[in-house]
Amino acid sequence: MSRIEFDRVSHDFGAEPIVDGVSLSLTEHRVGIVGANGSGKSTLARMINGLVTPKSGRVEVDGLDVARRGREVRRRVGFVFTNADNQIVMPTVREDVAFTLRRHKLPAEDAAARVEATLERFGLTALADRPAHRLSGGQKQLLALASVLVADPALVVADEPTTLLDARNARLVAEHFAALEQQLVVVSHQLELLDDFDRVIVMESGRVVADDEPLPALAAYRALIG
Ligand SMILES: Nc1ncnc2c1ncn2[C@@H]1O[C@H](COP(=O)(O)OP(=O)(O)OP(=O)(O)O)[C@@H](O)[C@H]1O
Repeated sequence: MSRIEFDRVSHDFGAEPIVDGVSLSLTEHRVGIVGANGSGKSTLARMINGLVTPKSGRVEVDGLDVARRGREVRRRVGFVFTNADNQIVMPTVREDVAFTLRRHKLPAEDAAARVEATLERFGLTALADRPAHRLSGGQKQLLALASVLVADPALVVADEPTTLLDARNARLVAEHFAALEQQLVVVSHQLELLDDFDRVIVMESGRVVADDEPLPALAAYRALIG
């Protein structure tokens, strides 16, 4: 497993603090982050791969300071966004999965084999030559996941990956998450997605207000939001 360290991390976008003195050491296989709208979850998640650099404190992934060694960190961290449209960059499904590997300097045959195996794993083989932007919402989210996982990142961070999906597709994506061997950090409002996680962090106004196994942490969150 990887190790994510937040050491007295704070951030704001000008006015009030959005992340306020957070220290966490995340080593569990699957970690969920919950909290009300605007509580700072996405900002915290985005710090793990340097999409947001904290104004103070330090974030490390496997001992690498994200602010200084962003490129190495981003090779280790796969980030899945809420809206797969923001992540799909190539015209077809196959090209989009292959695009992730462009900087990996793999022999062309190895890269192609990896792409095909990943398409197969996510049930996308039959759609490989289709225009990526015309897939259904669920298929797009699977493509986004495939395009991240083809590079075999050490850890995966996902920001509300099932929010835009119907129940069936959300379940399908959740099943793929459950099967991941990598460390996984998921921000979600869909609390049942986190039921069998190893640890759940509850955020409120930029602070960690509960940090426990899912049952007690989610109970604390439900009590918090009434
Ligand atoms: N780039 C930005 N510039 C200005 N303000 C921002 C930026 N990103 C986030 N914010 C603000 O920071 C606050 C926290 O946002 P964040 O997305 O981290 O919360 P969240 O807990 O993930 O919320 P949600 O559940 O609604 O996604 C919000 O008020 C948001 O408007």
